[in-house]
Amino acid sequence: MAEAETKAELGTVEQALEALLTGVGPLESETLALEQSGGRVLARDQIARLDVPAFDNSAMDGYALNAVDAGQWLAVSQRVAAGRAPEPLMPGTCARIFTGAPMPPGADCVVMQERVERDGEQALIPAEIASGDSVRGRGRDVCRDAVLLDAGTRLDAAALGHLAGQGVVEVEVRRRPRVALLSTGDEVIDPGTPLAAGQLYNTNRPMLTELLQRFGAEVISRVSVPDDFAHTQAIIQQAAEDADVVISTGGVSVGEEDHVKAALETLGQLDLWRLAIRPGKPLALGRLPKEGRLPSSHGDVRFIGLPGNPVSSFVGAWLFLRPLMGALLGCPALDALPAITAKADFATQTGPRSHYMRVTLRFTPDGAVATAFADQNSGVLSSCVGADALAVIPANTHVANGDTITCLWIKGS
Ligand SMILES: Nc1nc2c(c(=O)[nH]1)N[C@H]1C(S)=C(S)[C@@H](COP(=O)(O)OP(=O)(O)OC[C@H]3O[C@@H](n4cnc5c(N)ncnc54)[C@H](O)[C@@H]3O)O[C@H]1N2
Ligand code: MOO
Repeated sequence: MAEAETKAELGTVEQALEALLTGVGPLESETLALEQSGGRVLARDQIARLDVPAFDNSAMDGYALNAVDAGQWLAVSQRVAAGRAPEPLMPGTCARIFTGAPMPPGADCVVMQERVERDGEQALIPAEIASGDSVRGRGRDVCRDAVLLDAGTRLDAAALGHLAGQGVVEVEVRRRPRVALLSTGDEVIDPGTPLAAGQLYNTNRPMLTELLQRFGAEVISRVSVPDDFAHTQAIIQQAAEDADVVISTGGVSVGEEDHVKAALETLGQLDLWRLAIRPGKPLALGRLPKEGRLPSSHGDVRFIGLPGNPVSSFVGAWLFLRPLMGALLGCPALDALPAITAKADFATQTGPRSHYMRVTLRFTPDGAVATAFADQNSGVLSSCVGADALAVIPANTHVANGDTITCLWIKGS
């Protein structure tokens, strides 16, 4: 065991990302109705075709006038409601106006009604008002022909609203990466059946399905794989036919029941196996040909064998599945997790592998403080529930209470 733990023979996260992402580019695009495109990634720059607002309009319920006429009683010469076209303003008068209504030509400011004294058809306008006050100018938010949203933007609520503001009804987005999710292990069964001796429920499957969807993927198949070589090989081969990415959990270590790596080597190629990280050491990366395609050609199916321990799968998903989906979606925001500097309120000592510790973060006036879950074993999934971040402790490092550490933010990522 000791020799297997030496850093020299284990890959780094950087090497793994390079092996995983080299040659991976964005998938094709598809056109979707705006209502269906939440969470999807824009395939091309979206150019504004309208100024927003499209016309100068009032920011207040009140009176529109020309600022040179402020500080006196003015006749109220017209009434402009939102959605109506105004008349040009008669010189030396003001217009009753409401929020969002177009400014009458000739008026250049609005005074809110609380500051105005009204007497019949006359209004006393205060002197302290300047040109432009309470007017939302045409194109203040968006100028026509400008880039409204960049290609690669993930469509969140505000982006959808921004597109709707342009009258957009359909958008061109990246097709979602199709993922086949395989669960190895004879001992792993689905919830719904009572547990027999030695069995446990499949926790990785729903956890990874949720994470993959969050990373923009579509999980197209979820298959349980018995612990024998022939089944493992056949199921991986079948999965590769319909998927862009095949992900397995378990069966990648050195045990006699661990068949994933050997099956991958016969079907395609193994690019990298075993990383100097904790948890997640026996991670396997490779690629599989689709029928009629060579493994090295563009478009081969990526394979990620995550270790079976639930925490290893969880951490591996954040470190590798997320950027892979980002590359397939052409979405830079999914590339690297946001890094936050925090003070550790724990002490630890790492061995030859860098440790991705699950922590919660508290934000204080003096900066962020990271608290580690007490049991960091890779089988203890409660250490991931409610985790805000993964604290990255480099190999062979002592961290004392109060030391500054780097944490990768996962909560909202
Ligand atoms: N002799 C050695 N043994 C192990 C080594 C090693 O270097 N030498 N590495 C250990 C490390 S580190 C890890 S991580 C695990 C990973 O092994 P596998 O990927 O082969 O995973 P399994 O053995 O199939 O399962 C490990 C563990 O996780 C449970 N499991 C599996 N799938 C699921 C699932 N879908 N839901 C919930 N739990 C699951 C499984 O029952 C095992 O308890 O290997 C170490 N061993
Ligand atoms: O590399 Mo393993 O995931 O520590 O138990």
